[in-house]
Amino acid sequence: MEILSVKNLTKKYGNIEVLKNVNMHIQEGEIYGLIGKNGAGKTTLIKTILGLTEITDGEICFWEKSGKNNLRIYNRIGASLDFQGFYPELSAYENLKVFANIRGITKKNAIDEVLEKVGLISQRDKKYKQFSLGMKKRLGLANAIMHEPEFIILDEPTNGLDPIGIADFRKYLMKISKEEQTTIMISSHLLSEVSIMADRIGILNNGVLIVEKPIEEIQKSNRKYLKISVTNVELTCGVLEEIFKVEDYEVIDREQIYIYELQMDKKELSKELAKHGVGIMEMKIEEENLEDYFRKLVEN
Ligand SMILES: Nc1ncnc2c1ncn2[C@@H]1O[C@H](COP(=O)(O)OP(=O)(O)OP(=O)(O)O)[C@@H](O)[C@H]1O
Repeated sequence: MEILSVKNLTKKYGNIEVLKNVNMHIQEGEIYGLIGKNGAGKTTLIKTILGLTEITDGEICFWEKSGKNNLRIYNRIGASLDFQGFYPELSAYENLKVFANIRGITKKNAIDEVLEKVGLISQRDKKYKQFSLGMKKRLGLANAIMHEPEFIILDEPTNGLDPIGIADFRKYLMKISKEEQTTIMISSHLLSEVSIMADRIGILNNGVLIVEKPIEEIQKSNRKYLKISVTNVELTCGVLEEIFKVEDYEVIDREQIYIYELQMDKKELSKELAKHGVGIMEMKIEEENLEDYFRKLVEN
């Protein structure tokens, strides 16, 4: 079943179109990674999905029904955004209690259980204003999952977490996705983070969803290449084209070149570059990853 369908969604702030005709589909039980550079529109898309900002045009459906005037669906969804609305003077426990009351959560120990799950039980009575960024993120996650929602939406959830926190968090999300069939949408600019977890990804660029694909499909299309880091990129390009007749290569930055024609003799290339006074810092075969895929898409 399709848990979320975003249809021809457009969002304008004033005259500026921040989301342009977005069509997005999330299936039950999957982890969907929404990736995009800063300012691509990820937070705005999440806010429109959650009804926190009005849409200019289009439609949003949950569980194959229009989300409009359907307030009941919000109890089936949990979300964590940067702005959480927590009270600075209240403790972690007291803040969650406020939201538990709003949601009508009656389960005994629900708050302590969720604080335990996100690793905050030892900070239970600390005031929110004394929390670090990572602790605030964990509390946001706790608030998103406390009522055991079927669909969780997380905006940049690992921003501010330390590496162990990120790993724990990922493990937890993968666990609930597998064991409880919870559907998860996670936005990030950390592609490596998303590629480990997500079943499918959507790439948002300048307000346009330019790709929506299963992660395997993207991984399958990844090519191998010879990565070289050199002291002079211009001279290296000349050597590649004129001596080795290489056409399929890419200059990545002032030092790195990716060569996709792998039949080339590496020893000969090293010799030729040395002859031209070009130093080689690195030369190795690599495989494209999600970063490369993303870079190519958004740079074109
Ligand atoms: N309330 C607002 N009024 C006007 N413009 C806004 C508003 N909120 C966001 N924008 C603009 O919309 C665009 C998309 O912003 P958004 O925060 O959705 O991007 P993002 O992909 O989440 O970025 P980041 O990764 O930096 O959080 C940006 O150009 C931003 O300046």
